[in-house]
Amino acid sequence: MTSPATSTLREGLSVIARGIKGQPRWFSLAVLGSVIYGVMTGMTAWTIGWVVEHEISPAIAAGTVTPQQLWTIGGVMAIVVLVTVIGVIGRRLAGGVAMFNLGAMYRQKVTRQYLRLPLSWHHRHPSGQLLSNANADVEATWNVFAPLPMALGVVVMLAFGIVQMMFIDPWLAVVGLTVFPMLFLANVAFQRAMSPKVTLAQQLRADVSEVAHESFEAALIVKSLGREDHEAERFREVTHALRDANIEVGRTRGRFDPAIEAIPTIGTLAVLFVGTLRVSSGYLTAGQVVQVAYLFSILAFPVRALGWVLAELPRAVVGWKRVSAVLEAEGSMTYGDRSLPHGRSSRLQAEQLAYAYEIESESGEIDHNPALVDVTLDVAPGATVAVVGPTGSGKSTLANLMMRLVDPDTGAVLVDGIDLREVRRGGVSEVAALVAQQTFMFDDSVRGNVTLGAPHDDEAVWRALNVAQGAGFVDRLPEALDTHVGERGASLSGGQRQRIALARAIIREPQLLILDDATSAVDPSVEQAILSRLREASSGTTVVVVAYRMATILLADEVVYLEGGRVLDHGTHAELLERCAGYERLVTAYAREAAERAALASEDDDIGADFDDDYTEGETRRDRVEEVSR
Ligand SMILES: Nc1ncnc2c1ncn2[C@@H]1O[C@H](COP(=O)(O)OP(=O)(O)OP(=O)(O)O)[C@@H](O)[C@H]1O
Repeated sequence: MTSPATSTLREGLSVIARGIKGQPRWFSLAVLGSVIYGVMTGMTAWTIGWVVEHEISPAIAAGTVTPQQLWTIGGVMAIVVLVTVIGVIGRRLAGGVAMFNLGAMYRQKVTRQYLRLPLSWHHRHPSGQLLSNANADVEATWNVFAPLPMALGVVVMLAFGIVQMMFIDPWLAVVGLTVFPMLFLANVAFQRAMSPKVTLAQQLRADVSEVAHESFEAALIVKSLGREDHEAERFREVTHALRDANIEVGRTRGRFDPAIEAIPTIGTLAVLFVGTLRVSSGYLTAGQVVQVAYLFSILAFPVRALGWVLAELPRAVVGWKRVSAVLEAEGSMTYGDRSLPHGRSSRLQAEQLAYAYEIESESGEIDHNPALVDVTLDVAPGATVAVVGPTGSGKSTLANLMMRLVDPDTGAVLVDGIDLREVRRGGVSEVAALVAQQTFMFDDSVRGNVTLGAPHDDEAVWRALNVAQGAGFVDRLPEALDTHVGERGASLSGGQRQRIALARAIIREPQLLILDDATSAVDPSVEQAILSRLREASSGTTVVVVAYRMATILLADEVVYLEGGRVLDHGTHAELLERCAGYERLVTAYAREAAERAALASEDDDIGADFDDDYTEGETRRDRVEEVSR
């Protein structure tokens, strides 16, 4: 059985090997610099011994020093120092580049993988943890590359030093061969003691990031519900736990540091003791003893680099485990090589779909929450279908399945007869677009938010905004299309954001457009205008709209009524109203809400034109319907 420390060492070495493979050139340069430094450190000791022996001692004996002696001493020492400096600069520069390149490379790999992984994987991983994986964990993994070149140089330095000692005197070499292994063992003990403490601190660092992220995300709720103290307390608890863990790491370091620092000094004393005896018995000269004593004193500091590497290893291993968990996550998405037909209306079919969300309990057990059961539907090319159902009935889940953001547990989604799982990567989003319930705005201009970097000209952007009923308000923005919308579109109202998100989908001219409550924050009349313009502008587009308003439902050719994840009925609005009690109850509530809004609007005519078509932030139509139906 291998002990945890041994396996940390083994795993740490494999992390190092991976890093070297990732940055072979810079790493080799850094090691070369370090070897130069190591050799030169030994050379410095040898040179000092040589200078004492051949220049200083004769000068002392003669009682005078010649200019030539001074030039020799100065020149030799200058060359040694210069080459050492070149070694140090090479090691630090190349080592730093290797470390930062690895950080950048793996941050990119992790974030690319986030984009690749299916939504079902994201459902199970909090965003704070993802931030920590891409940031702190990547950093923790590659930090070991800071002391690593130096440590490798130290190995050369030690070998060089021991060989020098052997040439000078076997007894002094014995001192070296006792002291340096002792130093190494002390470092191993240090690493063993540090490993669990560093692991805990790294985990807590991720926890702090998770709690902080959640608190910032929920800032509006926290403030509006007066939960600042509670949130501050939650944050205080994790930060204090991290502080305690870091103090413990420091304490352990503090306990080992004096011992590790003292060992070479004790070595120097031993050299002086043994050396003096050897000089007095005539086996050694004073210069040789000075050379070995100096060797010990200059090795004392760099030898610590071995300890730094060993101390960083547990952190690197923990960081790498967390990073590789992301990189190796498979998710359930596999892709085929088929393309969906272009240039015509798409037919959309769902065949006996079932989907259950996986919920991970605190204890790590996976539970299943069925969201869709045996859902079958067929949307004719160019048709508009409204999906209607109470809260939690599975409408958004169905929308996600139609875009292949998740795969069904059983059954299939087909576009033009092709199972979406057989379509190549990126093939679905070439013909289909989803406008989701929650709109996301990039911290970019309106234009950038509509085109998302695709090469559309301004005319196309305005056309799309026009259909989405957003051209008017964008035109009134200070810099129109060039106006920056701020982080997450903070400078826009909820309805304005939704219209930009709609334009974003429309500009791509999708053959299949899925609107998941995409107009919840705009006024019903604006919503109606959007949907009618959409039908005019893209008559060939097949539209699936998750609908909450009578007016929207009436625009659809067919209605699918979902309840408890099942299709309870489908047909025209009139047919469903006639025969489906649940549907009738729901749409009556919608109608009542619409009437109430109309009454409110007529009472309150003087609300500014720019704002009268939007609900307030955080309030959606559904909140109101729920209130009405209660
Ligand atoms: N990420 C998730 N993890 C676990 N369960 C989920 C998740 N998202 C949704 N669910 C569950 O799946 C079911 C269907 O949710 P879904 O969001 O599809 O319903 P919906 O009809 O769109 O609801 P709403 O009208 O409120 O948006 C609900 O019971 C919900 O609790």
